[in-house]
Amino acid sequence: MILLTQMSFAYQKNKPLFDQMDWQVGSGQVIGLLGKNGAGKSTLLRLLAGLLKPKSGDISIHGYRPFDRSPLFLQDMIILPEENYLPDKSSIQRYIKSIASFYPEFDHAKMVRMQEEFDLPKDQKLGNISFGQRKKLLIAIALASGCKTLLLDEPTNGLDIPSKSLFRKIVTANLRDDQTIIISTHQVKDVENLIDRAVIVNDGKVIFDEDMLAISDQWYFGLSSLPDAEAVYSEKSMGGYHYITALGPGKQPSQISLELLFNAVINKQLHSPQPQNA
Ligand SMILES: Nc1ncnc2c1ncn2[C@@H]1O[C@H](COP(=O)(O)OP(=O)(O)OP(=O)(O)O)[C@@H](O)[C@H]1O
Repeated sequence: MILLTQMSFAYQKNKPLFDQMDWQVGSGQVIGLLGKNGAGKSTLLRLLAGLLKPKSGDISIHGYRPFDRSPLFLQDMIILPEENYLPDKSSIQRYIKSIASFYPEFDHAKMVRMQEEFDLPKDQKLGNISFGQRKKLLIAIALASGCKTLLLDEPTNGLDIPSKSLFRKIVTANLRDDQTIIISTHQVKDVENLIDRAVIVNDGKVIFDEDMLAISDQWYFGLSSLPDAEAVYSEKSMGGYHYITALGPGKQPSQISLELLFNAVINKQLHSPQPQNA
């Protein structure tokens, strides 16, 4: 369980980035953390990892305060930062071995399997593999770590198209029920069919937090040639009008468009938890 209680954080005095934020995440969920540039997604992941300290309020992860950096907490949490600096001279295998030594539940067999699935070289120096290959290596390490809390910052940035769909498959296949993944991303299409819950942060608060199942039970995402009078939100595009309406009785749920949902929430046309026009 991840619990934020009245958590505030600021890089600069009198300019709070998070202001008395309350938020709760149960075990076994894949969370998509969305927000505009500068909304604070990476900062939130760093706070959860204990790399930054809240100015006030509290963060608790499975009973630990991240910033206390207790060894028992650290061996059960892994963060994949957006920018990663790896030791260029180390070989892939040596790097895996050194990281694995921090994580008692590291699953070496799973790691080998994922290296194969991601088509990663086995014996190269880290300095000789591409940005995307490094990213895949780190994703595989995170999934093999056995940690209960996985914090992934823009994991699909730099992945080619086949690797993005592999990412979704590999995460789904390798996640245990007691693990929680928080994925911060702008690449909403990459996580649309992966996440259980969509969370949007803006202006220092969680402004939307909803299970994907609840979203598809409440809202219909459609495309029409003319504006839909019932739409709570619509956007004109090349193909017509992409819109969101309340899912009326007898209507089949649709595929969620996270991008449309995000724009609707940011434009204050759609709220959590209850639809405004239901
Ligand atoms: N080390 C720092 N010192 C001061 N300000 C910072 C620092 N790191 C981030 N910020 C500021 O905090 C705000 C949130 O940054 P953060 O990187 O957490 O946002 P983000 O949502 O991850 O953005 P993006 O989507 O662009 O990656 C931004 O205004 C940023 O300029």
